[in-house]
Amino acid sequence: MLHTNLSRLLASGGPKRLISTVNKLTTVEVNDKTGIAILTMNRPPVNGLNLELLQDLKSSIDEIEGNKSRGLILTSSSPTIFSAGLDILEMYKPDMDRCRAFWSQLQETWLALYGSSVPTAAAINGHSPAGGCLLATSCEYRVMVPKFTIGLNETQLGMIAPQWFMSAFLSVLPQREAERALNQGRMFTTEEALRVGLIDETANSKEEAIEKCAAFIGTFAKVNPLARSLTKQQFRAADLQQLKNGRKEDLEKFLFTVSQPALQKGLGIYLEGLKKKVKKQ
Ligand SMILES: CCCC/C=C/CC(=O)SCCNC(=O)CCNC(=O)[C@H](O)C(C)(C)COP(=O)(O)OP(=O)(O)OC[C@H]1O[C@@H](n2cnc3c(N)ncnc32)[C@H](O)[C@@H]1OP(=O)(O)O
Repeated sequence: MLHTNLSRLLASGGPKRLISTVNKLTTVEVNDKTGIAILTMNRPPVNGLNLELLQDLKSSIDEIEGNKSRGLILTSSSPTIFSAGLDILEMYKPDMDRCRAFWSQLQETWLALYGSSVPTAAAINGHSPAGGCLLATSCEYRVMVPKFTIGLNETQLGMIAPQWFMSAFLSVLPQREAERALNQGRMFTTEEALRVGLIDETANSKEEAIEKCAAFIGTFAKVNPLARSLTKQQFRAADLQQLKNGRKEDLEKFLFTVSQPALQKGLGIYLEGLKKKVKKQ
C-alpha cells in the first residue's frame, strides 16, 4: 500500500513545493515530496554547450548526486530547443587553451551524467541535435515533445562523433540503426525517433514530458537503490572506462581535428548558413 502510494506520488510529480538551486546557466529544483530533481539548462538562445554551461551542468549533477535525490530529469528553459549541441563558437577559430578546457569539461560532464548513480531521464522539449542528443541518450529514459528533431548530425558538419558519443547512442539504438544514422548525420523527427526507439515516449507539452519522466523514475520505487545503481554501473562500466582510459588521446584528437584548416572552413560555412537562415525568416 505504502509502495503503491509512493509510486503514484512519484508518477504524478507530486505536490509542487520545490527546493531550488540556481547556477548561472542551470537550475536544480527538487520536489520535496517526490525527491526528484529537475535540472534545467538555461543558456539562451539555443543552450549551446559552451565551457560555462558544461561546468554548470557538471556541478548540478554533482549536487543532485550529493543531495540524495530519487532521480534526475534533464530539460531546458527554452520553449523550442533542448540543446543545439556543442557551441560551435568554442570550435571555430578557437583559443587553444580554452578549447582544451572546453573538451576536458565535456568529457567530465558526460562521465558524470552517463555514470550517474541516480535514475536519469530527459524531458526533450525542443530540438536536440548532436551534443543535445548526446545528453539525451546519456540518460536512461527519453520523453519528447512533437514537431522537433533529434540525432547525431556530426557528419553533416564534416565531423566525426567520438567513440563515447557513439556509446551513448548505441546504448539506445540497435547497432545497424545507429551506424546508418551516424553515417548519414540523420536528424529524426519526434515521430521517427519514437519509431526507431531513440526516444521512449512522446508528450504533448514539457509538463507532460516531465510527468512521464517522473513516472519512469517512479518505477524504481520498490527496487533496492544500491542494487539498482550498481546494476546500472555494470551496464555502463565498459563505456565509461573506455573514455577514462583514453581521455588524453581523445582530447589530443579533438584539438588536432579543430586545428585543421578544412574543418575551420567547413564550420565557417555552417555558421554562415545558420545566420542566413535567421535573416530569411
Ligand atoms: C571534432 C569532433 C567533435 C564533434 C562533435 C560535435 C558535436 C556538436 O554538438 S557540433 C554542434 C552541432 N549542432 C548543430 O548542428 C545545431 C545547429 N543549430 C541548428 O540547427 C538550429 O540553430 C536549431 C535547430 C538548434 C535551432 O533553430 P532556431 O531557428 O530556433 O535558431 P537559430 O536561428 O538557428 O539559432 C539562433 C542563434 O543561435 C546560433 N546557433 C545555433 N546553434 C548553434 C550552435 N550549435 N553553436 C553556436 N551557435 C549556434 C545561430 O547561429 C543563431 O545565432 P545568431 O542569433 O547570432 O544569428
